[in-house]
Amino acid sequence: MTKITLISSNKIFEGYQKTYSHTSKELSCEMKFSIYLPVAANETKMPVLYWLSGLTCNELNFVQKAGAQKYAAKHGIILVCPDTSPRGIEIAGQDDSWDFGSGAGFYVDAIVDPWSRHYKMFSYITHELIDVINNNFPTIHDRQSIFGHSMGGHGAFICALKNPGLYRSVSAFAPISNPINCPWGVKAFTGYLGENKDEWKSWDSTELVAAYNGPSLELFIDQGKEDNFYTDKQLLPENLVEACRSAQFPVILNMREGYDHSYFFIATFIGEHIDYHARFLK
Ligand SMILES: N[C@@H](CCC(=O)N[C@@H](CS)C(=O)NCC(=O)O)C(=O)O
Repeated sequence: MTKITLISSNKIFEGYQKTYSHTSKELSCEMKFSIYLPVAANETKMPVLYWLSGLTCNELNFVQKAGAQKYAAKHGIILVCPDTSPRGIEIAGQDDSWDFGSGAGFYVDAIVDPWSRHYKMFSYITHELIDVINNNFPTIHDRQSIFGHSMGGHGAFICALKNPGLYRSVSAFAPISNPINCPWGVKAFTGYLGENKDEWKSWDSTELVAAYNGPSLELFIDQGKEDNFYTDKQLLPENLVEACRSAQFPVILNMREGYDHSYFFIATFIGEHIDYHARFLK
């Protein structure tokens, strides 16, 4: 069993918000994650909902700002939030910009040196972290879903689309929906995956929906209309919706008047997302 070390524990809505560290084999470094355990987890096994955060975040932004615990407590769902990149390692250039390297792992498995030695966030999230959580907490092993924000919204989509059946449902706030066609994605994919654009396509949800072959899945998206990254064409949700329509892949895109990219937007609609996932997890 993977050894995990408790870092903090705070009571909230009768349950506990905790953070832990553990040694990741996939990432070859020490990683932290946060976990919300509703009070009933003392007596009964529960489904798990994974949250993937966006650029510059670590395991704490979501648990401190989204207000998700209240809804997880109501539904009896364990919430898990990992960090957004490997940490505590030495790679030249990793801290030079906020949209690449530390805090910006993009949930892909890097194949380009020197990133490929540590930056395997896709394998970490979809294999190792699930094992760590299932081996240490009272989870129902085949009941898990995934959601996220921005880089993490897209991360949630690729985790679900590339692993049919692993997650019962998937949703996103302001996802970077078509990374191969926006500046953030081009920068990250060039750095982590190299120049081969066919390789890029296998990590882009707008490309992946047409090839999906698995249990029925729907992409559930919320997007603020006043999100500066949306108006700057970093997010491109319409491209993903168009690809879904062509592939007859179920998708819901809620455009929200006046909301921006921040956790104020996420906190407003987090209850609707957790209600949505609860329908599939029960
Ligand atoms: N650092 C960027 C903003 C990055 C940003 O908006 N990050 C989002 C995810 S893409 C976030 O969740 N930030 C952390 C927070 O709001 O707590 C800037 O200054 O423009």
